[in-house]
Amino acid sequence: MKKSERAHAADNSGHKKEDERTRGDGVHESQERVKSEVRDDLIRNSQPILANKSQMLGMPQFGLRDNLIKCELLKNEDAYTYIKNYSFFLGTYNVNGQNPKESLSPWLASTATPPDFYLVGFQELDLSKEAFLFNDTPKEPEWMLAVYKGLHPDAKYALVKLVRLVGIMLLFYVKAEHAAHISEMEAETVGTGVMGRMGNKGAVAIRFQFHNSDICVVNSHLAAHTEEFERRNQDFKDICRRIQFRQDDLTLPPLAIMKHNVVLWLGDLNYRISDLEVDHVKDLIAKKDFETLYNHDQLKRQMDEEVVFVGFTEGEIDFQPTYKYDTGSDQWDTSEKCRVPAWCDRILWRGKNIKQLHYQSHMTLKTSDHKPVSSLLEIGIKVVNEESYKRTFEEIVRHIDRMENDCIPSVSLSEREFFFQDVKFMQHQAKTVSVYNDGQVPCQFEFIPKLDEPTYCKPWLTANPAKGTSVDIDLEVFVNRSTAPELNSGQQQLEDILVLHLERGKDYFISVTGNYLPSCFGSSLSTLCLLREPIQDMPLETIRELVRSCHFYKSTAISDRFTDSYIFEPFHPRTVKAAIVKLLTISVLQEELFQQPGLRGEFEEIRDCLDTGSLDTLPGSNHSVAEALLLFLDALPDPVIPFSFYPQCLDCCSDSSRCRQIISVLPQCHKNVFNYLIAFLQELLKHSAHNRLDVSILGRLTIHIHCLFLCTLSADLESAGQFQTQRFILHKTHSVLSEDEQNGK
Ligand SMILES: O=P(O)(O)O[C@@H]1[C@H](O)[C@H](O)[C@@H](OP(=O)(O)O)[C@H](OP(=O)(O)O)[C@H]1O
Repeated sequence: MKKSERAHAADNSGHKKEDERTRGDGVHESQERVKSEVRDDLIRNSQPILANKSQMLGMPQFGLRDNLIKCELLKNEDAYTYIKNYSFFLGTYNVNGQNPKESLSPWLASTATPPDFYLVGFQELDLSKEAFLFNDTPKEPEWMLAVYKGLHPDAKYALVKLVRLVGIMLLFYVKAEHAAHISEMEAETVGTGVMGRMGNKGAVAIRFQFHNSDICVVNSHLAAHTEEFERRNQDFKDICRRIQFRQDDLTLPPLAIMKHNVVLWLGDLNYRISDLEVDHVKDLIAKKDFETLYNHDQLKRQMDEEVVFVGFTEGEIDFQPTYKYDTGSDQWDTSEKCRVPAWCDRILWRGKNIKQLHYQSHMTLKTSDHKPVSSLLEIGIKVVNEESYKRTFEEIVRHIDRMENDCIPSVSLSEREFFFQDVKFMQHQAKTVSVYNDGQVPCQFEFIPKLDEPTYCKPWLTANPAKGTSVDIDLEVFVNRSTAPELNSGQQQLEDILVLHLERGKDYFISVTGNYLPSCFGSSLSTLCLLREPIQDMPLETIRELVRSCHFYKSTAISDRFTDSYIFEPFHPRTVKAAIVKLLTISVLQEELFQQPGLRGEFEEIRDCLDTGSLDTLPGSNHSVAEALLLFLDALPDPVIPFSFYPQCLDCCSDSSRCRQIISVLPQCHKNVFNYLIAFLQELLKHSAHNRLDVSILGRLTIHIHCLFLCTLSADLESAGQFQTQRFILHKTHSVLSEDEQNGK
């Protein structure tokens, strides 16, 4: 093809997948037979073993952890692979646009035993302008058939890949039994010819995985002419830079030639013999002084200068130059060009465990102005030992598990079980749980609610702080008016489990239990009125039974049968009723009663005294007893005037007769307690000269003791009701007082 024709040629040499050809149509019947042997299907259907690293890397379903496993597997490849030698026959032949005219067996079947692989490269397969313009040539199947026929007769081979760019073609055959271990087959082409892009020069390349080794094979035809050695160097670099194989996992970057374990490079590299006259060269050849000649070989010189094929090895050349002959003969070029003989056709390799068994030219072939060259390489391939692989895999998984576990926050707790002894009403008890970070990473903890529970602990318990990093946590138990009723009645026990949750870590369970000493505080009036002994002398089961019976009688409206009159009976000093009355034994002469706080310690003594019936008179100051009275009323589960009566009370607060009527229909024990309270308030007013209480102070006091009516009403009702409550109490107190006055008391 003339250079003028090429100038207008389309760029058919791009770096495109479409440029590859694996032909199977429009060929001679015999060629069809060859096609039937083409074993691409074997490759496509082959199921690479699990240890195949590329396959593993390519599997998109792998997550982060799996990627880590894959990386570790790659790093530890030596632990589960062994090296097994396979023979690779590499051939290169510039056929000068000729048709196959003779058997290729002298070249391809020149080994004593059949090689495992054939990688056969051609250059100048077709020099026609059609081939150049359209990248299409009838010579492709012809040469493919010639190759197929020329392969070693003692083995059956499968064609794995054919890739061609204009006249540069590479055929990859493999012994059929190895096909199943080939995967990740890719091919690329790159033109470096006219305008640095056209396919008259350039390279075709394939890559594949065989067992656990990845292999890249390049067939290149570099720039011609003696003086163009630097251009050839540049072609080499361009090929290395521009050939990029796509990976199955598209998230991975494309693979360059040099990224492979093994790189095999063959072709018409076109490096010439320089600085010697043609006759001198021929003379040296005649004397078989290849050593002298080789010192003038441009490729050797360029490689020595490390400007090209860095890291590659070429075996010793002990055959005469393969270029340039008169076609059909072994005569040196007798044309007017009279080219200086050169080792244009070369085979090099890069990688470990590679040994060259032969490197030779094949002079008997006379089709072209070049002689074909072959190299038989014994290449150590990494093959997986299934047992070792399994072991390595398991070790890696264990190691990663350990690493993951180390990253899981972890703490140790000073104790997991806490028992609070003899918890009493309004008595604070605390114990400390120390949380120590014994993990490898900082951690955050938080107590979290158990399933279907709104808060992380029962209302009588708090953990402080409930969140943090590393700390002593106070577990505090405190039973107040809202939690006492259910504990007194045995409906609830001091039993809870705290779930200490570590962010990104596990949960720790802390058991909190205790025994609660039942108290008058937080018990219902109806239950208290049935108790014949101090509450703490009663077995819990009996109290529970009494509560149940109270509920039952309440529901059947006959509770008064059981509570009626008890409160005013002469009390045995140890009864609970006595306890209630005791609360009303405050000295009415005490100044600022209800206006000064009591002492916490005295309250506890008063509480114990009431709950155990241990003393006839209450200990502590009047102020402490007054406060105990308020706390007692405040803790009643159902106020003295029960909730159910509340709407009527608010209605009738300005009508004294209706107020009296309501009081008359209260359950008997509530009525009695109410009357006791009112009598007590009257008593206080009678001694107002001493205690300085008057009706308005008592009215204000009712704000504090509005619990008589409203202790558990919602806030809005409370605010609306306070004023009414006050009026009701004042009214009632007044009315009782005025009655008393009328009665001359
Ligand atoms: O692939 P292309 O671009 O056609 O390159 C030609 C090819 O390399 C021929 O082998 C070469 O002939 P020789 O082997 O005789 O050197 C010719 O040189 P030429 O142009 O000097 O004939 C080159 O132009």
